[in-house]
Amino acid sequence: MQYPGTNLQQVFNELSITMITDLLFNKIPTLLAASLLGGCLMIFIYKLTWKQQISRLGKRSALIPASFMGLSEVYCVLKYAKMNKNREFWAMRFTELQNYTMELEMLWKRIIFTSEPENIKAVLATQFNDFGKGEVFHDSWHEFLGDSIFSTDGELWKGSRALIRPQFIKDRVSDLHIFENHVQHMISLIPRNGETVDIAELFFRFTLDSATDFLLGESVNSLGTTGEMKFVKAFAQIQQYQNDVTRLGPLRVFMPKGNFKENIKILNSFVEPFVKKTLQLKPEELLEKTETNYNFLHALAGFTRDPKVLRDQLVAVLLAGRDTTAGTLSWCFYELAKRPECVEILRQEILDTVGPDAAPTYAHLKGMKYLQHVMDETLRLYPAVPFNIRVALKDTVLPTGGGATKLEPVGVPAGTPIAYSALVMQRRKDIFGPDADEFRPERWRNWSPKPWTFIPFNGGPRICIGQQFAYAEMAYTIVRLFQTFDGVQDRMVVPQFERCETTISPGAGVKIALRPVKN
Ligand code: HEM
Repeated sequence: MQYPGTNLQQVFNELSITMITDLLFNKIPTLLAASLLGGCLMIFIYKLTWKQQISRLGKRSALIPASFMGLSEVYCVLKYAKMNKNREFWAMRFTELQNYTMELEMLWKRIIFTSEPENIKAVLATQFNDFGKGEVFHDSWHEFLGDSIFSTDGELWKGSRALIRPQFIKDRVSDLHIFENHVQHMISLIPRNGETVDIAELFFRFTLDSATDFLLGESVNSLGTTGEMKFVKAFAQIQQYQNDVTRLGPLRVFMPKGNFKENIKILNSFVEPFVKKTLQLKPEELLEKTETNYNFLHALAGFTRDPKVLRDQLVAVLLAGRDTTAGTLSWCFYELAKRPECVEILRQEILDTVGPDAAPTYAHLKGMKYLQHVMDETLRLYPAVPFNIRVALKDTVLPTGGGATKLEPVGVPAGTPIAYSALVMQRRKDIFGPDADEFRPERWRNWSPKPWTFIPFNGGPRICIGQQFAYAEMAYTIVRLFQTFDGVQDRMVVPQFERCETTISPGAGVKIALRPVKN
């Protein structure tokens, strides 16, 4: 006997099977094909529009040949980045195209790459108002950097710059005692018996300790801690994530967030208690503390009581000031270990100027020419921010690199990202000569680079605020180290490589042995 319900059930079953089959084999493919076609059509129309816009404004630069709507090139970028060969990749493309300005069409976007001094100067200085960090950068870095000096443009940026600038005036920068304790702590950890040490690891800890001391009035004392600190690990992972996001461009939406949110929580729970404690102080208490025992947070809180502003600026300056100096010091010792004759000249200058054990003054540091050449040569070969990006805020041009002559202005419609590389430019043989890849501090003796060919601190209105602070910190550290040690031995056993995140650091560490001075 058959129940009417069973029939109905069967009908339903068959119906849903028919529907699913229809959906799977007819509707979904049709829908997919339609959206793909629609997407391609939109990209085609979009491209046509901006191609017209470009030709109204100027010429095109060298086009990077790429298939699958530019995705083949994204694959190459990621492949070379994974092999830590970002510089080589850019240099290879510039050479292939015989133009230091080139462009890629990717999906509906056009991205320009340049290592041409004239164009970099336009982006950073002469056409400053035409370019900025842009909304995409601001939004994709917002959870990390908020509305800080690093991630904003226009009035917001101006406000941040005005707030932070006074903290880096000469009087403050020349106050070197903030480095002394941390340098001595680091020196005490260096073996005296010829054992190998990874000096890069020590430099990263040292700059973290002095940066947190300067910014918060309390050092995290990473030099006194064994193993990796939770906050340090989170900070590094956040930077890596943010960097990948920038590299992926419009494909960033597909990037998994991993433990990014968790890391942001760790970072905030490190910084926020300091902000809270500072805001509990009355304005007169703050003023007194700033005068007697300066720290950046107290000084800033004298201008704003907004906890979010304080948090954002602190994180930005920590990012700007820590890895940059640590990376530069690391590369400096990596190169010095291969040039004992440079160490000898440098040490002699230190002994002649400061003596064997006195603490160097600001005037001492400024007076040592060879020391300055060593730091500049390091920054030429390894500019701390190797790759950078700006976006056109309005329709504009780049002054050169376009058309058949490669000298005509390049049309740049609003919204076009411009990636530029100080690293690639500062290794150009046509600018720095056939020995451009070599570490030769002597080259600076009777020579100075042409304007806009040496820009480790950027240039124009957004030039690094911490430049003098960074030189003072690095010079102080180098002097103190060479008063204690008189020789550096290269102990690298694996090949070195350039790890390029936001900053450039020696990926294999810097394994050396330091020879203590005999008393
Ligand atoms: C070797 C050391 C350093 C190098 C090579 C360096 C380089 C740079 C570069 C290239 C920029 C421009 C980034 C951009 O606009 O996209 C920059 C910005 C900045 N740097 Fe440095 N930096 C160093 C150390 C420091 C230190 C020690 C501090 C502070 C303690 C600092 C604070 C800043 C700030 C606040 C900005 C943002 C400026 C703005 O956007 O107006 N930097 N730095």
